[in-house]
Amino acid sequence: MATELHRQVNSPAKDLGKGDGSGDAAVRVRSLTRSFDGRAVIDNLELDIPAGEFVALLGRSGCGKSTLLRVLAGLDREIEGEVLVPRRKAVAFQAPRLMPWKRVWRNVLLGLDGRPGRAVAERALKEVGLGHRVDAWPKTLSGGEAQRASLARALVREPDLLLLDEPFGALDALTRITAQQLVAELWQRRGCAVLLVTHDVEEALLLADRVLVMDGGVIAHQIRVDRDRPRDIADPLLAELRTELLDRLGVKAPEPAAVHKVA
Ligand SMILES: Nc1ncnc2c1ncn2[C@@H]1O[C@H](COP(=O)(O)OP(=O)(O)OP(=O)(O)O)[C@@H](O)[C@H]1O
Repeated sequence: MATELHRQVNSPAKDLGKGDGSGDAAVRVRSLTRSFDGRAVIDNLELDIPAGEFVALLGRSGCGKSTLLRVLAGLDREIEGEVLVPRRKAVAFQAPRLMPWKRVWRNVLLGLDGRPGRAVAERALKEVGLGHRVDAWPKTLSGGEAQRASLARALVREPDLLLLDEPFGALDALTRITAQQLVAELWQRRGCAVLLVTHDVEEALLLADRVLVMDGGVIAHQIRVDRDRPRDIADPLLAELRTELLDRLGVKAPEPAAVHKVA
C-alpha cells in the first residue's frame, strides 16, 4: 500500500512525505468546500477512509456525490480545504468512456506512464473476464463488457484507491449482479480501498463495509455493515439498515406486503 499521498489545498498538488500523520489512510479530507457560482455544493466536509476499506456513498440526486468523487480523483482542483489521497488511484464512471478508434487493449493502457506492453492489458482483461475480447473494437462490446473494459483500465493502474461513480447504473439487472460480484472479488483480491457512488441502497449494503449518506454538503450519516460476504439481502440486519438508510434519504420504505390467507 502506498503511503505517499497527494495534498490539494486550493493550490497545485503537493506531495507529502512520511511523518505527515496520515497513517494507513486511503483518503483524508479536511474542511473541503467546493462551490459553483457562489453556492457551496460541498461545505466543510470531513472524510476518512482507511486503507482497504470498501465505502459506498449514497445521497439524493444533485447532493454533490460526483463532485466529491471528481475532487478525490484529482479531476477538480478548484477547492478549499485539504484532500489527501494515494498517488495510485483510478476512477471508473457510469459511461465506460472507451475511445472508439482504439482496440480494447489499447483503451486499457490509455494514459498509462512508461509504455506498458500489451501483456499488461491482457492480464487485466483476463482478470475481469474479457480475455477473449482483447482485440475487439469498443463498438462491438455489450454494455456489461464495456464496463468490464473500463474496470480493467482502472486495474492496470494498480490503485490503492478505486473510485467508482455509479459503474453499474446503465446495466440491466442480471449484468448488474455479475458486475457487482466482479467488483467484490476484485476488491478482495486487490485489497485496495473503494469509494462507490451509487443510488442503490441494496447494492451499497451488499458490497460495502461502511455506507455514507451525503446531505447538505457533508457526510450527514453513516452506518457500518458488520456482515461477512457474500451477503444476503434478505438478512434481517440488512433489511433494518436498508430502512434506516432510506429514511435518511427521505424515502419511506414500503410496508411488507400483506399476507392473504387462502382458505
Ligand atoms: N461544473 C459545474 N458547474 C456548475 N454546477 C455544477 C457543476 N458540477 C456540478 N454542479 C452542480 O453541483 C451539484 C452537485 O452535482 P453532482 O453531480 O455532484 O451531484 P450528484 O449527487 O452526483 O447527483 P446525481 O446523483 O444526480 O448524479 C448540482 O447542483 C450540479 O448542478
